[in-house]
Amino acid sequence: MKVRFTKMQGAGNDFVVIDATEQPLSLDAAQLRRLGDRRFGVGCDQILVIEKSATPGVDFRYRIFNNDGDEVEHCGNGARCFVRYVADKGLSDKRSIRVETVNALLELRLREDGRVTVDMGAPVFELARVPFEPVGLSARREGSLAGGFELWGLPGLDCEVAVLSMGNPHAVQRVADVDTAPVLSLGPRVESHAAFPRRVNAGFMQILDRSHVKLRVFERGAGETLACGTGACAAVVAGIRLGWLDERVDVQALGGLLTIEWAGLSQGLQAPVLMTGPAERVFDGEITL
Ligand SMILES: N[C@H](CCC[C@H](N)C(=O)O)C(=O)O
Repeated sequence: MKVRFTKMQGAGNDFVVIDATEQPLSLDAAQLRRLGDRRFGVGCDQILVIEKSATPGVDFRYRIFNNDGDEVEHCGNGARCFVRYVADKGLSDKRSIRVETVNALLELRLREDGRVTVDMGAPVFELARVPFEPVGLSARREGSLAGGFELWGLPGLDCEVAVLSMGNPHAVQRVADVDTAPVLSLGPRVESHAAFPRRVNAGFMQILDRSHVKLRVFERGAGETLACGTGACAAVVAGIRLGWLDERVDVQALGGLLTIEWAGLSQGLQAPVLMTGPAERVFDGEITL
């Protein structure tokens, strides 16, 4: 099967984008892993498949697959690249696009300066919806917003994590220096910890001041990436709830800068998270799967 694709990246988090709006496409896990393979395939962190939406008032549906072949709920950098793709390919002339994923409805807006702002929806703190099963785990609360936020000790791992969902699961820990943080050794152990029945994205955040952080993320199903959009959202929301950050934060990832805004302090926990950042096309290609 010949598959045409566009390679894209957002702050170094890279994607194979496939337009399935004209003809449905079904890829099995082996084909998805081949697309993601940096030696035997194209190479990417995630594969994005764009489909027409059957829902009235919704422009598109887009499906997200980690390069291990698993389908996931949300991808922040991918959402920005999706908007850029739709605009560049002329799939829509709207400046604001409504798109549904497997479990969310997003409003995506293309800015004049070429960066893309995505309304990522409200964070989810209910542990069962992350999902997170803290059986036998202990927590301590920090911060004042809505009574503070739990930091959970993970037995066997020398870390305390803030747990929340941006549609996909995140465990964020504060570190003194991201450059020396044990991302590659501790990250996979957090990712597959038994308390996370669907695994988890493991974030490592260094706080520079109340509006600037550095972040590395060991992503569920993809390993460490150069940037993680939902991870940046989760880290900033956790930092605000824990009293460490203000409502607008620049997040320096290995691959670029993301700006995250969350009015949780002034508008309450249901405020949506806004993420702004780059989204660029790298090349078009075709592969036989
Ligand atoms: N690895 C993530 C999906 C991609 C998220 C990331 N690339 C982003 O930009 O949000 C997960 O399994 O939930």
